[in-house]
Amino acid sequence: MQNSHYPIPVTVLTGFLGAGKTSVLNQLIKQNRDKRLVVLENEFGDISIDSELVFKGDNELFEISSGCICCSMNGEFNETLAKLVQEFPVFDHLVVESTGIADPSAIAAAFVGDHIIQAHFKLNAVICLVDAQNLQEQLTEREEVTKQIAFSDVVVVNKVDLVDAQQLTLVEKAIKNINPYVQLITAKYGEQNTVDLLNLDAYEARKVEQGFRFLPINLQTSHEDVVSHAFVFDQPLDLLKFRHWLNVLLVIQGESFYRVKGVMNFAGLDERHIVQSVMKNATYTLGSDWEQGMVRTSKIVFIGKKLRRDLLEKGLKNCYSDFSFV
Ligand SMILES: Nc1nc2c(ncn2[C@@H]2O[C@H](COP(=O)(O)OP(=O)(O)OP(=O)(O)O)[C@@H](O)[C@H]2O)c(=O)[nH]1
Repeated sequence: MQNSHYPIPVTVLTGFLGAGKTSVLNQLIKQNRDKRLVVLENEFGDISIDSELVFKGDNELFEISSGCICCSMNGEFNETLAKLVQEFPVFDHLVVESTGIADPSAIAAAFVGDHIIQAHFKLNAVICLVDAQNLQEQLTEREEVTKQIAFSDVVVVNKVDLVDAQQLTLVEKAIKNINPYVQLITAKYGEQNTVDLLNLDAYEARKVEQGFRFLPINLQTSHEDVVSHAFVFDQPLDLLKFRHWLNVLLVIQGESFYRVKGVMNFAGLDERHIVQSVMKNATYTLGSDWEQGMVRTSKIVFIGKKLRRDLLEKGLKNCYSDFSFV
């Protein structure tokens, strides 16, 4: 491969139909003219599953269309990515704009589950666009909107020109009830100057650690059936027991778990371990070292449908280590 920049960072843009994904994308292109961006767009309703590469020559933007990504996850999306690195080996960032009804975790899973893809691409963040005016209604009618919010790292509340301050507060509250750990920003026609959306590094251990620093102890939230449960505890966990427990949980009940994220203290290990789930896979990365003499605290959050706190708590307690290391 000619590109020395591998793995290429990937940003997934999700959000319900008409929320403003294209508007944000246009802003991203404008703000990043110095970068060679590849945009993979997938539109619901395309008949062709065969991906098609379209070169838009003006600002080194490539556009690819394929069928609905989450409807065609069985190989076609991976083939599109393979074709992409073959035909355009040198570029800086991949943006995947998913159809409004796609499940973003299915897209993210392609980047964390496949070793060949991981050698070329690295998930940077999942960004969800919401329509400030219509969110409340969509939340009651469309389960995928809740899932998109639950899975995202950043939610951009778009169309703020169409709501007043009181409505905006309600929208923000509804989002936080689904995903209390998500970063919220507001935008008009996809325009915002709060964060650099292509450099969120949401899957980096450092960023997860930062985000968890102020995690409220034993927080629970709920929105209809979707709940989040946070646990904070000092007892060290046994790495093998925990991996086994979480794997079984995700394999058996993967559909109910929208997101798991934790900064963990495993017995006998000097580093924090970051655990994240994407669909049925759990990934583990090394975080920073525990500071000498400081209490080592694990923090973990589960977001999903009808998750029972008592069972999660019991499962975690069963993973406590039998040994104490000094
Ligand atoms: N009033 C207002 N209209 C907006 C704003 N952002 C986008 N729109 C309009 O909303 C419509 C949908 O915006 P898009 O950016 O195309 O949304 P999308 O999520 O890409 O839509 P799909 O591709 O259909 O899923 C367009 O007509 C936009 O002009 C906004 O902040 N305020």
